[in-house]
Formats: sequence, C-alpha cells, structure tokens
Amino acid sequence: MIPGARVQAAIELLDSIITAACNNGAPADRLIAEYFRTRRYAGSKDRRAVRELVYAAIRACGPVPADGRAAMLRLAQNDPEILGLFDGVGHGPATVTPEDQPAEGGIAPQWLMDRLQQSDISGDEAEALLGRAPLDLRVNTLKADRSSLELPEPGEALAAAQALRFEAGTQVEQWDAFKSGMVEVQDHGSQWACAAMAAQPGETIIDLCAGAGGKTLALAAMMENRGVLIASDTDRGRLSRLPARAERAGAGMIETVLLNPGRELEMLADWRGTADGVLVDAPCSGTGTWRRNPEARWRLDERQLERFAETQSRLLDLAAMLVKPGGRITYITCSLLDMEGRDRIDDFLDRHPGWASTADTLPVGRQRGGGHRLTPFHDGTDGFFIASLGSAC
Ligand SMILES: C[S@@+](CC[C@H](N)C(=O)[O-])C[C@H]1O[C@@H](n2cnc3c(N)ncnc32)[C@H](O)[C@@H]1O
Repeated sequence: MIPGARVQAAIELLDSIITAACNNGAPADRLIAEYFRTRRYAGSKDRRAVRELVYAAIRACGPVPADGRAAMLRLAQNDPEILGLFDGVGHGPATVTPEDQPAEGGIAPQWLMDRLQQSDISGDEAEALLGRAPLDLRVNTLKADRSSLELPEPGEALAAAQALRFEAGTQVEQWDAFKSGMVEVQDHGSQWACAAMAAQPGETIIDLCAGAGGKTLALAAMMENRGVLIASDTDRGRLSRLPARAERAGAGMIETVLLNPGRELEMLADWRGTADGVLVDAPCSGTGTWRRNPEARWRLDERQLERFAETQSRLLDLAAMLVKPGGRITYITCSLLDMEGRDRIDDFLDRHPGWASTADTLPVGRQRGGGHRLTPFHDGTDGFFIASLGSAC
C-alpha cells in the first residue's frame, strides 16, 4: 500500500470505530482485525502502519470526532507528512477543502475531564492516561520462577515479585514459555491488586467478577493450587475462556460459576458466610486503561457512570454476605474517578458498621480515602483503585 492508501484505510477504520463507540459496538482492536481479514493485499508492514495511524488519531482527539477524516485531520495538524498525503492521488484521501473541520483535541470529552479533575487527575496525570502501555508479564509460580526462567528477551524485573516488563508490541504469544503457561500477560498494577488479596494456600477465596480469569490465575498461583477458588461472572463468553487458560497455567483448583445478573447470591448460596476473602474486581468506566483502549473515552456517559457506581455498591454488599466473620474483601476498579473508588468505599463503610478499611502495605501508589490509587504517571501502571476491607470477627 502506498502511504496515502494507508491513511485512507485508517480513516475508514476510524469511521467504524467511532460508530461502534457511539453504539456500544465492537472494540477497536476487533474492528481492525476484521478489516484486515478481508483485505489480504495488506502486508504486515501495512497493517502495523495503519494500526499505528488509527491509534495515534484516536489519542489525538478529546471528544468524539465527527468522522474518521476529521480525526485524521486532527492528527495531521501536528504532522505535516500526514497532511501532505491528503492529495487525492491513487487510493489516498481527497485534498483538504475549506469545509473540512479537524476534530477537537484534548484528553477526553469535557464532562469527563471535569470528573477527572474533581478526582485530582489533571495536568501530567491526565496526559499520561493516553500514553503507550508497556507489556508486563507475570511469571506463573505454579510452573516457573522469575529468578530461573529463561525467556527470549530478559525483560525488566519490576517491584511485584514475579513481574517482568517488555516493550509494547513484544510478541510474547509466540514464546514457548507463554504457550506452556509459564507466563501470563498482566499489568504490573493488576499484579499488585491481586497481591492485596493476600490469598493463602488452603483458604476459600471468591473472585466475584472473574471475567476470563486474569486475576483468578494469579490467585491460584498465590494459593499454590490448594484450597477453594471460585471464579464467578455474569458474562458467559468471558467466563468460558477461563477453563482453557487455567489448564494451560496448571491451575486445577478453579471452579467457575456463571451468575444471573441481579440474582448472583442464588448461584453462590453454597458459599454464603464461608469465604476467607472475596475479590471484587468490579465493572467500571475503565478510565485507568485508556492507554490500551483510548476509544473507551467515547463510550461513556454520565448515566453509565451512575449505573457502574450502583453495581459496584451492590457487588460490595454481596461480597460482605459471602465473607465469613473476620474475613476480608479486596475491592478493585481500573478507574481513577472517585465516584468508582473512594466514594464507593466511604458509602460501604457507612452502611456496614462491622467493617473497616485495613492498612495497605502496597509499596506502590498513594493513599486515596479508604484505599490506594495507582496511576500511569506516578506508578507506570494502568490506573487502579484498590481497597482492602476487613470484617469484625
Ligand atoms: C473489570 S472486569 C473483570 C476482569 C477480570 N477480573 C480480570 O482480571 O481479567 C469486570 C467484570 O465484571 C463482570 N460483571 C458485571 N456485572 C457483574 C455482576 N453483577 N456480578 C458479577 N460479575 C459482573 C463483567 O462481566 C466483567 O467480566
């Protein structure tokens, strides 16, 4: 593909990404993969170049752009080389006309910027939300150990016990160590979030919102495959990916439980009042993961945020019912909005007098209300809010 054709391909992709973002459609990564599945003429260099153009344009726009061309013109404002490719030659984009309006720049739509600012995220902290995330691995101690594992590249050892960092785009999926379950892709902050649960061998732990099991696998390794580890979620598709991952990781202890939204306790009745710990990795706005999904900024609205907060509080209440006297809850969101972090914990503690937030010993992040906040700028991780709660005996 000539450079202009790559820009035009990126514009077409941006059109579908913008439409999907506004209509709760597929994520950008999936749309890009589908686009190239039907365009075999595009080689791997073309694909990489188009993908980079798409993500650079998404990052360059704050509010939702009118269309892909407006988004690309926004990027071109700071890149004369791209602007020069709007020449109408071959399959390239048409020349720029006075009617063309580049999209607005910025970090996010204004209402969301206001929310972030109210949560003390502005300036460098806000800019870093749109940086490029590195690739972090967790060495799976059920099969290997960081100190002796040999990988095609050494990686940088991070503060979490089994964490290694590589450059974004490192093709770890091709590595034997990945295929055989010795390593898992997991952000360094997410590894600390799991560490906060301090799961011990022999305990009963419920991973209430397990998804495809990223954190469940880390808990199984901490528990040395001994005890009871329940992985539940309301999303059948996500949860169904867990057993194969668990098998690859050698985590035979995990039991999956599909939940009915609004009737979660019915499916978890057997464990009511029995759990040593419940991990609540609650559904949230994902404002801490924009480095990986920058178009997620365009999917949110105020009503959705309120719905997330309601669900988060409900899941915390549910977790409290599952925990035995003296048990604990680790509450996590990958959001930096207080509404989904500090405020949820304040609200929970107001309504549950037998519970208290317990001192965090995490060597990363900063205290935020009754919890801990990790940010891309301060910690080089995805953004997280992590709170540890303990119940009276
Ligand atoms: C942040 S994701 C979890 C990610 C997962 N723990 C991991 O480490 O990969 C939040 C999950 O909550 C699930 N969820 C949403 N509503 C739920 C509910 N009422 N009960 C349990 N899980 C729910 C979503 O399906 C989603 O998988």
